[in-house]
Amino acid sequence: MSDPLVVSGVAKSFTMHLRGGLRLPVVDNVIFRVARGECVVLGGPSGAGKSSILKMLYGNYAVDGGEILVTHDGETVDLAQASPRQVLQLRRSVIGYVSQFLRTVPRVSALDVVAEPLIARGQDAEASRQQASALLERLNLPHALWSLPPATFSGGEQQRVNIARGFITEHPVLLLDEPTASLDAQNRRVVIAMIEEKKRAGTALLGIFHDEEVREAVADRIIDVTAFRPAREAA
Ligand SMILES: Nc1ncnc2c1ncn2[C@@H]1O[C@H](COP(=O)(O)OP(=O)(O)OP(=O)(O)O)[C@@H](O)[C@H]1O
Repeated sequence: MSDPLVVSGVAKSFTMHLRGGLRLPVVDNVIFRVARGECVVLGGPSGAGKSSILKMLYGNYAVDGGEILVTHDGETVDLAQASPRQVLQLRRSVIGYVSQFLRTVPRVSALDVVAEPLIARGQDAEASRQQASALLERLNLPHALWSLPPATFSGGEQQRVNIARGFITEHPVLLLDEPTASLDAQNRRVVIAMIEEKKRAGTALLGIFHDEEVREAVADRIIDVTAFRPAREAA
C-alpha cells in the first residue's frame, strides 16, 4: 500500500515583485515520505523553509516543480498539479491542517468553530457539537468561553480552539504548524496525547514543533530541512 504522503523533487522560490522581480530560492529537491501512523517532524533553523513546505503540502503555496503525491482509498493525486477544486476536495477529506494562528470568523462561537468541519462533511449538527464539547473540555477551555467568538481569546485559548478544530475530523494526513507554541505544560501534554491517538488510528502526521519536549515525545523521525537548501545563484 502506498504511503499517504510522498514528496519528491519539490522546489520553491519566491519572486519579490516590489524588488524588481528578485528571486529568493527557499528549498530545492525536497524529498521524504510519511507512512500511516507515523509522525514526522520538520526541523532546522528559523528561515530554513519548514512552514513553506507545510504550506505547499496544503496547497497554499504553488510549487516550482516536483511531486506531492497524496494517496487515500487507493487513489493517488499529485497535489503539485491539482486544480483549485481538487485541492479543496483534498482538504475536505484527506489533508487536515492546524495552522499556527486561528482565523476567527465574527459572531461564530468557539463551539461552532470547532464543530464546523464535521457539519460541513454532512454530520448531524448536534452530534458534531457534542464532539466539539468533548474536545474543548479535554483541552481545558473554560466553559464560559464556548459560546463566545474566539476573536478576543488569549493566544493559548485561540490555539486550543484551533487544535480542537483540526483534530475533530479523521483526515488521513494531518499537518501541524507549531500547534503547541502558546500552550502551558498541562495543555501541551494533552496535545501530545491527542497526537499519539492519531498515530494509533493510522493518521500520517507531519509537523513543526519548536518545543523540544513535544518534539521528542511525538517525533518518529526528524527531517533537517537544511538538507533541501538551494544552491545560491550567482549574484
Ligand atoms: N510569502 C512569502 N514571500 C516571500 N518570502 C517568503 C514568504 N514565505 C516565506 N518566505 C521566505 O522563505 C524563507 C523560509 O521561510 P519559512 O517561514 O518557511 O521558514 P521556517 O523554517 O518555517 O522559519 P521559522 O522557524 O522562523 O518559522 C524565509 O527566508 C522567508 O522570508
